[in-house]
Amino acid sequence: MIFGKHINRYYLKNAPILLLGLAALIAVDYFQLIIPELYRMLINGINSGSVLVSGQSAAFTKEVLMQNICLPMIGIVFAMVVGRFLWRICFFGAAIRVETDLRNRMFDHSKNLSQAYYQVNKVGNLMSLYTNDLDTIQECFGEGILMFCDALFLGVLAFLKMWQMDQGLTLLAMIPAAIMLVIGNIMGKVLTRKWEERQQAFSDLSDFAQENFSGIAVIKAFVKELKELMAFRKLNEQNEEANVVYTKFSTLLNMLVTAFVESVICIILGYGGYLVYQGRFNAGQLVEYIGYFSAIVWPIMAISMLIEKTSRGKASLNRISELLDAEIDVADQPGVEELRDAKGGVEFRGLTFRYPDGEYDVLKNVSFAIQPGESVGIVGKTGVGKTTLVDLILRTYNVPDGTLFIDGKDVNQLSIHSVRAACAYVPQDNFLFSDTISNNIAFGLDEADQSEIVRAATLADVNDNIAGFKEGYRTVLGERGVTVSGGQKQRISIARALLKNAPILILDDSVSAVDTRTEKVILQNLRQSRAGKTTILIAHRISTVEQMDKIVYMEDGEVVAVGPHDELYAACADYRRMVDLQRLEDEMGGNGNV
Ligand SMILES: Nc1ncnc2c1ncn2[C@@H]1O[C@H](COP(=O)(O)OP(=O)(O)OP(=O)(O)O)[C@@H](O)[C@H]1O
Repeated sequence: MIFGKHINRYYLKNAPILLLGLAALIAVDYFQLIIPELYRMLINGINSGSVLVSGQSAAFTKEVLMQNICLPMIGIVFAMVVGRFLWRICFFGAAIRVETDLRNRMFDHSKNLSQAYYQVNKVGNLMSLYTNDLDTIQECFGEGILMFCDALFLGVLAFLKMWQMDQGLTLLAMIPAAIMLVIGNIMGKVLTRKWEERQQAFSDLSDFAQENFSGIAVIKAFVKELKELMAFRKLNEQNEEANVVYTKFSTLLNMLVTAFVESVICIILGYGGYLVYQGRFNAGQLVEYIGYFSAIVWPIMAISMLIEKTSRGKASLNRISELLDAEIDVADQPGVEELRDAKGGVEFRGLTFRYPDGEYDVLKNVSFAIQPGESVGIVGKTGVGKTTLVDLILRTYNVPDGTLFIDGKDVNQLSIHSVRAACAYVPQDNFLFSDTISNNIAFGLDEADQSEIVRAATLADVNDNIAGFKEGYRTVLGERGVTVSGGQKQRISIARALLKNAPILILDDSVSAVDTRTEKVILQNLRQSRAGKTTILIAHRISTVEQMDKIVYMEDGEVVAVGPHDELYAACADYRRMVDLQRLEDEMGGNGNV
């Protein structure tokens, strides 16, 4: 049985069904302990020819055998079958519901966590929480309740029966149990640690496998299959080692329990036989006593299994709690208002930004404004902070108060949801879902007409490509959209953002994978379809953005100059140098990327 902040509520929530299961379990335990009495009656009846029926001595006849032993036995067996079925349904059914609910809570929390969390916690590790660790919790919840309650009721009832029959023999038999409990407690702690190590080893293995499958193209291109295989084997061996160590400890615990059971049997046979020899017990009573002890064996085993399961459950719950307790660091401040009817104005006022785990300021004292409806290009060398700048508009990270304004309102005073809803985004890493092209394009809307989807695809100049696919817009893309080319992927992502038709459109290096003609078509379509709406386009090539209303030129985290292309070319020497360099490279046939 496991307890903890994130699991306690389920005991209360499932209380009625758990209580029903508990009643069935107690009934089964009660019936089970009648069986040794029937053994006694049978043996004593055979030995002496008479039996005690309701406290009265009676001759051991066929009728007595049938009515007082066989029929009750059939009734007991039937009641036990029904009872066992009932408690299984109740306990294990509740455990499955706990697992489902916990999984929902985990997913709900996961999607609210910031990107910073996902940079530290890898996908493989997270997936093992959703599979291995949740399985363990489910097992520990259902079987844990069963083992705990069964050990308690059957153990206590059987112990009382044994105690009533002979206190000396029972005390003697219970000495190994006391030793066992102490050892079990110590081993439980060791097992928790070993299970944590085992789960971590499995997570590392999952991480590695997941990353390898995602990066299979790079591995093959660099002919690194063997190196990766060796690294995988090493992790697999570490996983095996952690499993073996855990199994050794859990086997040791089982062996100790078995040793205890065997030693008690020796005591009962030895001392019980001596009692029969002395005439304090008859043969039937000794068999009855052994019957009670047989009944107590399972609770004793259950205690050892409970220790093991609880140890595993605790370790898995610790790992899951780390996820559920992870702070949602990018969250609405109290009393934020909704951004309604966004116009698309964006203003940075002296914004300095450093990543949560960063060691230096990525953006330094950035100040400039984008008027509603303006088209703005952001250019600068690689790594100067262009993506960071647009990520902040989307509130991917927290910004200091009074440094970023949308439609004149401090972004920290607006709900994150409403700010993001006012933006459409084409990220540098064009992620597509394993779904149809139609659904990928329509992702940003709850409902979209096929004609709107086709229009967005046409504006992104990808309609002809899609029409060329056998299944057209119903073509299902593979994981991460691998069945389409890089340029097609980029344009499907642009179509997805265009269909949203948001007041602010952000494109991060989104036409880098298309040829010059396609780039021109897309930019022309953007100008027409986005007229009157704010569009921010990050680019490496000046030719991509030179037609825009305004260009923001960045260097080393700072905004060096802002203005239309001609103005910047005339006024900013660094910008002019960059433009001239790109033109020269174009003339010489280079790609001109800075
Ligand atoms: N999550 C992060 N944590 C810490 N540092 C980061 C993070 N993301 C980016 N950086 C750093 O911030 C700086 C700016 O990165 P950014 O991606 O904004 O540059 P960029 O101008 O968009 O580059 P590119 O043109 O190559 O896309 C880089 O030095 C980068 O290493």
